[in-house]
Amino acid sequence: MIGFAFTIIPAGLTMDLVHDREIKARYMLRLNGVGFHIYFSSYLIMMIGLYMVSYIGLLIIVAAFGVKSLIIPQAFGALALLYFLYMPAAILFSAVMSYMFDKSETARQFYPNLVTTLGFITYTIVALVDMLVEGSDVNPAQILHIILTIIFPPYIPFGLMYYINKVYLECSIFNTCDNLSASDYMTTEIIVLFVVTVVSIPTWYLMLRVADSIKLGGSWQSALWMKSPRKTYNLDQLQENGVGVSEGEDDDVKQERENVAAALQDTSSTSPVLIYDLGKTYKKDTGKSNPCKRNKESEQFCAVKNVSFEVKQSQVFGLLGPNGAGKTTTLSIMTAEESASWGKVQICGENIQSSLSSVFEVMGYCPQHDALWQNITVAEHIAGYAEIRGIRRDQVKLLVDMYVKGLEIEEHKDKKSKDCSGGTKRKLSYILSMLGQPRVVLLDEPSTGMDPKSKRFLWNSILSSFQDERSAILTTHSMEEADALCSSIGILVRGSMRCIGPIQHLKNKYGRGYTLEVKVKPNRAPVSISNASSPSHVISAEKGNSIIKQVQQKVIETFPNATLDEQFEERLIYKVPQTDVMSLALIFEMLEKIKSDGLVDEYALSQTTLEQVFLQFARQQEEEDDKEENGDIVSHIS
Ligand SMILES: Nc1ncnc2c1ncn2[C@@H]1O[C@H](COP(=O)(O)OP(=O)(O)OP(=O)(O)O)[C@@H](O)[C@H]1O
Repeated sequence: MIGFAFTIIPAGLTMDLVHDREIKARYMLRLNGVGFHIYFSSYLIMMIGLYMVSYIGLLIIVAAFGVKSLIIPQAFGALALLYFLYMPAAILFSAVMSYMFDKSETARQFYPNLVTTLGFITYTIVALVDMLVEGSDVNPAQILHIILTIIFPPYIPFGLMYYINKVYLECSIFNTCDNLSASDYMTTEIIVLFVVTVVSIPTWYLMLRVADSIKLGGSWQSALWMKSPRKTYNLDQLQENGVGVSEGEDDDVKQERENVAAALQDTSSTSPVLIYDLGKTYKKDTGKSNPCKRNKESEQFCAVKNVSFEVKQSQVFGLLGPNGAGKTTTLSIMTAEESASWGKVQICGENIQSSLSSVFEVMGYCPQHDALWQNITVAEHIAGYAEIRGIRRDQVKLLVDMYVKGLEIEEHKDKKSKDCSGGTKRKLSYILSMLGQPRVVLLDEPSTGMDPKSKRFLWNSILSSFQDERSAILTTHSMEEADALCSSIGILVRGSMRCIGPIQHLKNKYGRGYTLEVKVKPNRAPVSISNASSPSHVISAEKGNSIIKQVQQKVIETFPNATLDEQFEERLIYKVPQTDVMSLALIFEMLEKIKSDGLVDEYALSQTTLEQVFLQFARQQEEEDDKEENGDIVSHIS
């Protein structure tokens, strides 16, 4: 029972750690400045507190129930001391084991049972082997005991119980001693337990550093303070390797890459964000191959390919694209949640690969999925993160009030996050990303699930927040939102940047200029049933046709390259290229003229919307996906 109790307590830690990673709170905390040591030492303190309560309780039970083999002072002392030393080793071991799980539910179901069962089974095996093969020269139970003590700490509480009892039993049953002294307990097995437990504390600590570093996109070398073999992302090397050159690439995308390369070389550049030829490959789940150009040997799927862009000061840059285009992956690389397969990310002059903590100091992140703790209230979340961000305590309350008022969530302030609506949670995630006024904020679909009024509040907040030297990258599926907030956008399709630039430039370039819709004046004489085929009706229809022809004539004279996109009865819809629209004043003059001449009833001239531009690129992704499914292409980029 005692062995079980001491094995199961640290197992609880595993679930909390897995949960933090599952809801991405671990990444959010790291981004807000909570490093490895602060994060794990706070857990360690909490767990030691819990462990101490159980530890003292169990020692009291052992003493109170007078378990003979354990209340001998030397045995009790050994038990108390070893279980005390075992505490940090067990907690660190559980923390390392937490990296075996991605889902807290799976960890909850399996880990405590697994660890206690294995602890008990290994103890039983050691005891059986010890009893059955006693007397031989080589003691296999002892070897097994040493191995298990080293590699499997949950065995330690069971192992100690067994060997303390063994000393007692040998003494009392076989009368090998009169009075048990401390030296009787100095058996090889018990000494091994003490030595290994002490040595395993730094060992499991290092293992935890390694596991954590690998999970967070780092290397095991950097966790052990060694020089990381991580690619240096030397710009010249990247260019020599032909990175960035894609056939049929858009001119603006090419130009942007060159601009970024120049800005990276320029030490006086003030660009808050420079992304150069970023690439990310994942192992492909399906049997089909989609080999990435840079990784020919393995079957890899390119989630982000050679993406380059620059975000300037006081700019909100829209990173758009259909589902699965690679937007979140790009942001995850910027927050070091994922490691880049190649490329370079520079935030406020700092390279993300080498100066992570400096980058995090200037960055805020509103992730796509709210990284919130279920049982913590809205106000507590804001206050907690504000303090982590180093905001003075006396200002925290003011800040909480300011934000909850500004985003109209005052009545939800004291609600636990699990009781909040999706929109309120998004607002809270947005608030957390803005705390401490970071210079670069990544907003991954911040308005998802918000009602139109809340959206406007959020938009106003975003617009007013990024007018100074601060900048943001926004991903959204709402073109209305992108149009309202972004000064410049880039559209990703299947991981590649397909177009980039100011919104108006893209509308002009990819949109078909303007859409002209005219409703020709109906010119039919009222027709009665009896004279439906009379000459007057024919004349009227001919007259109507001639009016349409006149209107068409006028339109073509004004817009020589316009194309009739649709005609329904008297309604004509033209696509007018940008080049034909030299002066809006002249166009409206012409349209007013044909209206006053009685040729048209009404007209509308509208610009191509961002949505229309986006849909063109979204269609590209659909077509390429279809082609890939049919096996026509194996990679969308040559
Ligand atoms: N950890 C991963 N392992 C394997 N593939 C992944 C992983 N993360 C993302 N992907 C794949 O990479 C591609 C890009 O995903 P990503 O989430 O970046 O797209 P997105 O543009 O953000 O999409 P959405 O608009 O739906 O959020 C997708 O095909 C996705 O399935």
